[in-house]
Amino acid sequence: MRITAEDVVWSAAGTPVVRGVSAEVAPGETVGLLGPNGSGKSSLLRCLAGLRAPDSGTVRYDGESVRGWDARRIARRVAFVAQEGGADGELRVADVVGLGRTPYRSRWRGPDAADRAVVDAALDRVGLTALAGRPWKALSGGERQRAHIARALAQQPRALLLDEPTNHLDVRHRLELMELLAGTPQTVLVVLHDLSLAARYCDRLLLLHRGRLAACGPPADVLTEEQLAEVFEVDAVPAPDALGRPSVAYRGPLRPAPPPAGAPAPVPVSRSVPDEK
Ligand SMILES: Nc1ncnc2c1ncn2[C@@H]1O[C@H](COP(=O)(O)OP(=O)(O)OP(=O)(O)O)[C@@H](O)[C@H]1O
Repeated sequence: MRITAEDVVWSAAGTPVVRGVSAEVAPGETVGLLGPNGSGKSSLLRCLAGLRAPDSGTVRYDGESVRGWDARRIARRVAFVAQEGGADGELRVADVVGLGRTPYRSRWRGPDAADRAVVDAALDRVGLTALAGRPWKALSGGERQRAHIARALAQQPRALLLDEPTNHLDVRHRLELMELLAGTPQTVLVVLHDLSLAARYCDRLLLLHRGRLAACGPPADVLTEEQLAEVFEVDAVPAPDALGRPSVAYRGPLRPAPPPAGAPAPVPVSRSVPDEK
């Protein structure tokens, strides 16, 4: 499914957060959504997932505006995985994953054999089959994360939108998830903070800076030394890793430029002598 943002604007409490973003994710593409903390990634992702109505601009699925669509219609197209998804502590893992079938069920019908088969397949894809009967509250953070991804897969969407899905995962599960996302036929838009992971697994990257699209394109075109300095404020270079795969090497955070010679000395932040009362 093709997801299109046309000049999307979204504000929180009167402050613009997403400032006129136009971008497209093509059917089957795996696209990384990058940017520093607070740059508007989650807010844009929620607009694209139909969870927030933009103040202005249009979100389209396969060319059709989603404005006014109900949750069920959207959930048959798009599955959203939040940064910290919750669930009722009394549920079992398979029940949480089974919530992904909700858009296909009437209110009066429980899960049938076909639903259970989809849930089993989703649990298998994230390696959680052995934990299917375990209480939700007994899971570790990484296991919950994988269960939420299984819930999204059980939704059988045409597109997966994921907000930092790797943040609780150990190295192996992180790599497994990225392979799953890169290999799935569905359209994927995924927020990532690990630039090397994004460079390696994503077809294209969208780079947000202060709510605007600073760059978009193949990883090598987006993760340039200049963009890394300008947007992320780091001294870094795109450099293949030891196995020759795309990666980013960091020298460190960028330091503010030293004041020119003759400039007044900076005011000290702390005082050694307490203020007189
Ligand atoms: N509902 C809200 N009310 C007030 N401010 C909000 C709201 N949602 C987002 N913001 C603000 O908008 C800015 C962008 O937030 P957003 O969560 O979209 O950023 P992000 O790029 O996903 O950040 P991070 O990498 O830290 O998760 C932040 O300054 C945030 O505090």
